[in-house]
Amino acid sequence: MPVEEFVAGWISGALGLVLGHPFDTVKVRLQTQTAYRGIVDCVVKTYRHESLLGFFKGMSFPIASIAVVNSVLFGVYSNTLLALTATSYQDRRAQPPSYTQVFIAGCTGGFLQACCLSPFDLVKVRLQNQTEPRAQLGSPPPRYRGPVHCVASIFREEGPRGLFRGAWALMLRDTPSLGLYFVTYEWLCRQSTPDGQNPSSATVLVAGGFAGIASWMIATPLDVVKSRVQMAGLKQREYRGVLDCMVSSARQEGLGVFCRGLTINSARAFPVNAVTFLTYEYLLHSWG
Ligand SMILES: C[N+](C)(C)CCCC[C@H](N)C(=O)O
Repeated sequence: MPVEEFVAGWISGALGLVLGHPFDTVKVRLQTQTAYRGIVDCVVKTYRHESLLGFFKGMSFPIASIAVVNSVLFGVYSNTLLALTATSYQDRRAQPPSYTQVFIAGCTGGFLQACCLSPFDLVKVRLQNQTEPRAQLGSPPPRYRGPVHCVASIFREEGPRGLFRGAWALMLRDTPSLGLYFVTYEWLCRQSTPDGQNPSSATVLVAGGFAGIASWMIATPLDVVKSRVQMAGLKQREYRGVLDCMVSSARQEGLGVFCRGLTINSARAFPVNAVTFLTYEYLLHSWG
């Protein structure tokens, strides 16, 4: 099994992640809290109360976990294509796989990455939602002191299964949307590249960026549900499951609730995924 794809997936994911984390914090807050009027209001308030550091809350775990998560996504994607088409990364431009094969490989990668991502994502969301400024004398300490303390507290208060809260919603969010992610990327690359040739860097950047946007567009409704189910263990509000969360969110706040975070997700998705794909292609090309 070729391992380069796993390593390239890790490095490219880490670069994309740091770039996108501030957008991600604003998104999570907009989706789960009612204190903000919109993106600008959330950015201003976060900056005023918590300084620039506020935007980077909850980043250490994703950085550590991206090694697993993005390498599983890209590694499984590429190895599934290898199993389906018997072509390795190097021959794929000459003998391109069909879009159905790309979709199946993307869904497989998406499903397995969601399994790995779930507990890390939960900790990220819980930490991002702590709006207290950095520890100050006299102010009450935040509930979680850091990622490790957060894991230990969830384990103690909500049991080992508590660490997988939101896992179903995450799998539903990521399986089809990552299938679409790779199909969009491949389609855009093929549109602007002569047959059999490698796409230019500019093409990879644009195709990667739009693949990210397309995939986040269809993922956002389930992203809202996922974030809410993940926060539910903390708040009084307990949902019976994914469907219950969908129905009660829609009843209370209208269907518009499923679009929360759409603008910011798309704004974040372009640079993050442009950089991810460019780094991935570049690394594999130079090792090839
Ligand atoms: C499937 N879903 C849309 C959730 C993510 C797709 C893109 C993955 C990328 N690491 C990113 O964070 O943008």
